Amino acid sequence: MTAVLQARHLGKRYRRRWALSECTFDVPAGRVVGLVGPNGAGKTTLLSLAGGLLTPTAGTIEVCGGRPGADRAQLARVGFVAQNTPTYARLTVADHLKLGARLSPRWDAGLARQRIQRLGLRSDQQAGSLSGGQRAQLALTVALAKRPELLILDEPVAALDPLARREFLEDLRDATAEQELSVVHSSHLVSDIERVCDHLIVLVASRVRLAGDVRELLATHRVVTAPRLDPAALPAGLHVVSADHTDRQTTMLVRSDSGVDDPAWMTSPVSLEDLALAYMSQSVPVPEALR
Ligand SMILES: Nc1ncnc2c1ncn2[C@@H]1O[C@H](COP(=O)(O)OP(=O)(O)OP(=O)(O)O)[C@@H](O)[C@H]1O
Repeated sequence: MTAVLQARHLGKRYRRRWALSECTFDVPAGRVVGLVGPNGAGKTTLLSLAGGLLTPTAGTIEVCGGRPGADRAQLARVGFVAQNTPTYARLTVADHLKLGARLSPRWDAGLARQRIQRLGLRSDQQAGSLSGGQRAQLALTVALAKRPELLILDEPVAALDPLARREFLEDLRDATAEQELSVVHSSHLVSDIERVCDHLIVLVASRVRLAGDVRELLATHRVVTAPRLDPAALPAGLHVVSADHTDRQTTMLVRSDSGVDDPAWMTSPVSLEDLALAYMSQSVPVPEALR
């Protein structure tokens, strides 16, 4: 497996507070990765470290085999769109494309032009007079046309209307299928993640609580409904992610690599959204062996 992103004991401290701590994970190349977590979990910090905008306080991070932002070649491999989708207010749409072309060795002018036309943006319009969603689309177009190996997007769809959001996510999926592109994007909209992502990272309180291939995660988690039982009395190898009890019944999300086969239990698959939300709201950290 070639990793496009590799973090080892990665940490970032702002003054006395750790925004990110002991993060160790790999992101395989060619994936669309969804990064989810509650407000303040450390998503922007992690993406900024990957984009080379911040340097780690502890541990290491490698992107496309090198240190983020180390040199021009490394910068060319990564497209980054920050949370506030930065554009230059005085520059026109066409100026942004010209600037992208000058700064990016693999610039795809055809892709940029087509996308701008499809979005209905006027080339002579200044970015400062575009709507928030249009500015986001412009920033995304520049990042995609750069033809990076890794595209890092910090809440790229937050400013887009639902239709534009769906189209953008489809663009992302097509781009990863057509070119050797990996994407890491953060979002609060877990349903969007469900639509396009094949890899998930859940970040909670500055730590990675869950990371893995979506298909594998869905295969190893089940919703179990059983007569009321004590989660502590469960067979070894079953990890309870969340549990709800009524007087007579217990409903749990469990993780097991070897299946759940008690005949007294009813089991059903879990959606990615419910899985992510269960880990996000979990107060007890998951044992390291299961992450
Ligand atoms: N420049 C900074 N100086 C001090 N603390 C910071 C700074 N940037 C972030 N933090 C703190 O680090 C923690 C993680 O912030 P971060 O922006 O990475 O979270 P996030 O998961 O992206 O949140 P959100 O979903 O709200 O955008 C927060 O507690 C935040 O207050």
